[in-house]
Amino acid sequence: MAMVNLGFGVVLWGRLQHSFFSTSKQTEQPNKIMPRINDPISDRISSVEEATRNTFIMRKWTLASVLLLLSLLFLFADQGRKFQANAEGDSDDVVDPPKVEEKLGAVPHGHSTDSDVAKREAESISKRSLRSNAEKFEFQAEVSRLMDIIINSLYSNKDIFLRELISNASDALDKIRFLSLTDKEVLGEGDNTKLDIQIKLDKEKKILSIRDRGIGMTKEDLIKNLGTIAKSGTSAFVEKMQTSGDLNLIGQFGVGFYSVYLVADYVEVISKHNDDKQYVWESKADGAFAISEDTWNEPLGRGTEIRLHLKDEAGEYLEESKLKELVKRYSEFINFPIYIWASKEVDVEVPADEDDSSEEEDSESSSKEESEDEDADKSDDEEKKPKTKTVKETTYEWELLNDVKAIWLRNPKDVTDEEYTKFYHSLAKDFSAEKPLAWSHFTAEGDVEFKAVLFVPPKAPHDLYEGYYNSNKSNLKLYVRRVFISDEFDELLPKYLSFLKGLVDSDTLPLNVSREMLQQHSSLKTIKKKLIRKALDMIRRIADEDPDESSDKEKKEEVASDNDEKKGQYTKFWNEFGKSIKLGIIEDATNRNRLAKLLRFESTKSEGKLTSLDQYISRMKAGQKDIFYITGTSKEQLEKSPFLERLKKKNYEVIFFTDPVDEYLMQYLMDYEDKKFQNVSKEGLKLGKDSKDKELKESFKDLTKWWKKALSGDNVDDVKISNRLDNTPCVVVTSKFGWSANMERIMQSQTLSDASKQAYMRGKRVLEVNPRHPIIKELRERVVKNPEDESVKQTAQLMYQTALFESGFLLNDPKDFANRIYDSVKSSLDISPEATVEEEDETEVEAESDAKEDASTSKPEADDDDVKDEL
Ligand SMILES: Nc1ncnc2c1ncn2[C@@H]1O[C@H](COP(=O)(O)OP(=O)(O)OP(=O)(O)O)[C@@H](O)[C@H]1O
Repeated sequence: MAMVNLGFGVVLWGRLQHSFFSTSKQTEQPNKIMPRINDPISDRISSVEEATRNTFIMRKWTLASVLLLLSLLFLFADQGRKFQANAEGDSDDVVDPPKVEEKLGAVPHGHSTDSDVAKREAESISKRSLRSNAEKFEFQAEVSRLMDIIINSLYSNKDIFLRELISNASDALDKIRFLSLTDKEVLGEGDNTKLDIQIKLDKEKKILSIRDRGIGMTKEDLIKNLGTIAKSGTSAFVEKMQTSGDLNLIGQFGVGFYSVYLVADYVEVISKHNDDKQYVWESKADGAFAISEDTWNEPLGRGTEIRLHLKDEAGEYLEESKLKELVKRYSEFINFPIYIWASKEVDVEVPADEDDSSEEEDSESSSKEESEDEDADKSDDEEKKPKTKTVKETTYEWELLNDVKAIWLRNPKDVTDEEYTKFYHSLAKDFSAEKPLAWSHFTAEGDVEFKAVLFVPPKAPHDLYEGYYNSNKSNLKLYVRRVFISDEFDELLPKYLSFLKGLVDSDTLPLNVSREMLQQHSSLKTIKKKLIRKALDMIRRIADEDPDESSDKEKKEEVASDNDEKKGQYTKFWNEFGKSIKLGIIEDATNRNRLAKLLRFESTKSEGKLTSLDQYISRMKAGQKDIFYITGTSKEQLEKSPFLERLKKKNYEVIFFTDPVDEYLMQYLMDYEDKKFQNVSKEGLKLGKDSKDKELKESFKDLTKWWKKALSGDNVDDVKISNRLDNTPCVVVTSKFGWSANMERIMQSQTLSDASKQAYMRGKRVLEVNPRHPIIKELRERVVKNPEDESVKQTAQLMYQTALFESGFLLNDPKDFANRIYDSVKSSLDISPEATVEEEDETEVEAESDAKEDASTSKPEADDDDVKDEL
């Protein structure tokens, strides 16, 4: 009977016990239950329901108290009764496992009573609306849209919510640990100093909770962080969802928290920050959230507890095994201990009831009969012992799920590729199926000691170049002696390498100084220098190991056979991050040559593939001094450019630069391996000496001089004989240090470009004529015959404008150009230049419109007749 009472008391106690993460002792519990009755959740029910429920709770409370008292008396009397608890005392060690709670919070199935069921139903009804006395807020519109998408999502991998919550908890723990470096007080004392993450589930109420003792959130933080301030990633993610529907990337957009609505339809965030009281944020993802001061839950001390009221179809997240598997899969590299409140079957010695004792006695007596020689003293002793029996009992204890040994402290030889890949996924919050393109794990020794792991991600983030020059984006995490300091330290890597992910852990940097002081530390320069070198080596290695990159065919096949998965990796890298390498060439003079080696482009000889400067040099013609390139909007357009005519004919290779950044790039990249770069649309192109050059120049002198004069109003600096043309009569080239035609176009298309600067930077224009072209030859004849011939002047002007157009310039006066073309068409059709456009006959037009009006006014009458007829 005593056992029945104990069981029932414990069951009721468990039902009423509300606080989820209590680590306090059992004797403190009753005080914490009273506020539960005043829980504002009860405000949500109608008054009739409320009255019924309160009476019911009070009755149950009284009954429970009586039973509990009986149970406790029994417990105290039973010295042999043990809980499967971690009996260790409080310790300041932050990685101590949390103390084991008694099994009160978890009630085994099968113990429910009708009244319990009724209570749960009341609670589940009440949770359908937010606390009525709470302050209500509307989500920012984009956040609301995002939540809408998530809660209605059919996305099958709902598991992701757990890793997002654990990652947030870990971030919050990192923040408090960082603050504690300069102010120990912030950690508080006792359990508050334990920096860990705890997962707990309540099968009955279908609640899954994740608690951390991190920095917590003030009321203002809750309002801002969880709803009212949309981050730049919010709309980007909403957009992405509409096209791809892949929720897996949510963490990369900085909106991971909202993934809770994949599995829950109601969520409470209970949070306590050192600077504020404890608050509860709650929302059903229906456009609004509520915040109230928390006077009913157990005080958290510090940190955040997220309670997910799971949707009916998300029952699998109430299985310990599922949660353990998820933590292992996604959160293996979290640097704080993650515990789960795990159940365990244990054998417990309990007092045997009367029936059991008599059974025992019977068996004892029979055994006595069987062995008559037994020692009489011994049997006397046994009879004095209290009668007990062994039963199976479910107990609960905190089970550690992860190994917190940092991967970067291990010897690289002992870390597998799979472990690096998993580490990258967790570090970069990139849980796509793709592997990082490369990684580098190294230790730097000497004056400045540090360990680092760098990764090249498989894909560029959506906002890689957004606010490139204004924002401080660094994707490296800085640790000092294993303590996370910051991931916003842009002093660690230059901007152009901000696409790399990874971390640096330094033993040389001081721990207990402010972030600002750390930013000034002289060691940072050395760290940065070494990181850049290692990063560039790592990128070069992607190319070295890629069989597609090798120009040596035999070697290509040899490398390909044992390195199949590296094939095409550098092209992949280039397509994702090529622009960053170009920005590096612009920004980093020290490493310009190293970066230039990583440059890839297409050329007249690359056959649709990417090629490098080294490969270009290996193909240079004997006697070729310069590296030729051309800039424009597309390869297809450039391939037809008149500037390439003779170069192609003479078998010179020309690089195509089609990215707007290339124009800037080539202002900084002047030479490579002692070879100068030559833009083939600019002055100064040398293709070896032609013995006829001088002769030609002389014989066209009359034409070039005359033409220069005729174009004096058009900003043309000179008219020269061209060495780059084959089929085209003339082109317009620019001076060496001015903008190319392509650059002029880029600058004109920029909204905020300065017109006066444009005029200043515009390159001087030179008209180059093809002395072998029949039009040019004919023009020369005509000019020599009559330099004042108006039609020759008109033709020369039209030729110049056409050359401008073909050379890639935007025409200042397109109407003038069009008129000249029409004049030329007239002449080719033998139409008199004086022929004018026929005048329109005004009276005819007027008469026609009058007739139309009459028709429209007379129509309704006809309609009327129709209607009448129908009637
Ligand atoms: N457990 C927590 N403790 C303290 N603050 C938190 C916690 N969880 C969330 N937050 C706050 O809410 C914000 C929003 O979280 P959310 O997960 O949506 O984005 P994030 O953490 O910034 O980015 P990510 O999704 O990449 O983790 C966080 O930036 C943080 O300020």
